Amino acid sequence: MTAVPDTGAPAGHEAVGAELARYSRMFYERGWMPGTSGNLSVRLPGAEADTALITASGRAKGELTAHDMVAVRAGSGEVLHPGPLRASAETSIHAAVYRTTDAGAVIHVHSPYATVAACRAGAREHATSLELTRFELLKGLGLDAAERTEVPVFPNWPDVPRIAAEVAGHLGRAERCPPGLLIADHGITVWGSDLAQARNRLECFEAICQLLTLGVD
Ligand SMILES: CSCCC(=O)C(=O)COP(=O)(O)O
Ligand SMILES: [Zn+2]
Repeated sequence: MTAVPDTGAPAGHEAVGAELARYSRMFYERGWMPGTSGNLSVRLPGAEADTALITASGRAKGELTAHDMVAVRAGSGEVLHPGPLRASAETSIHAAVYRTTDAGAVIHVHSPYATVAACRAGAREHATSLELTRFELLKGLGLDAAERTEVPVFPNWPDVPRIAAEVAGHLGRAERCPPGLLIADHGITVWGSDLAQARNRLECFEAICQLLTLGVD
């Protein structure tokens, strides 16, 4: 795989990078990725599925282009073509999800209602969870509406790899996980087979968190 000069993105995958930039702009316009917040990644198709493209760190997320992406090893987050762009500071969390699930895409945003839920969950020192049941919207997460599920909430450790290790430990142990997690006082991370499924699931999580914020439980 050849890297495009001056970026860490592999040549031939501008379309994948452009798709990431399009999603990033969409979430920015919704107010779910204000400023430079949030990060997105997707596995490359076919034989290159061990590689993921992830948004570069610290960039205005409403203004990304196809060239603001960094190629990393999906399961470890190792940068494949070191260059001027830094991979997202939260790459290790994406890698933890890729390592322990069948995700093809991971989305992390600071959407308002999920962030309220993440702030209220009180996971300052220890992981906790947000119990969900009854909502029809659970079907949008691939769960039964009658099912009881627990969305894990992890402390927002300043050392991001520590968050990633806790995420990997949890997802590796848990039997039937919802496709998302909260980070206390921070935001939400959701995954799916591709960006479209991850976005649909994120919209359902956000709508559920809105109901909870409005006092429905
Ligand atoms: C300005 S938000 C602080 C960092 C963060 O939480 C985030 O989602 C963006 O980090 P990145 O390194 O991916 O730009
Ligand atoms: Zn964040």
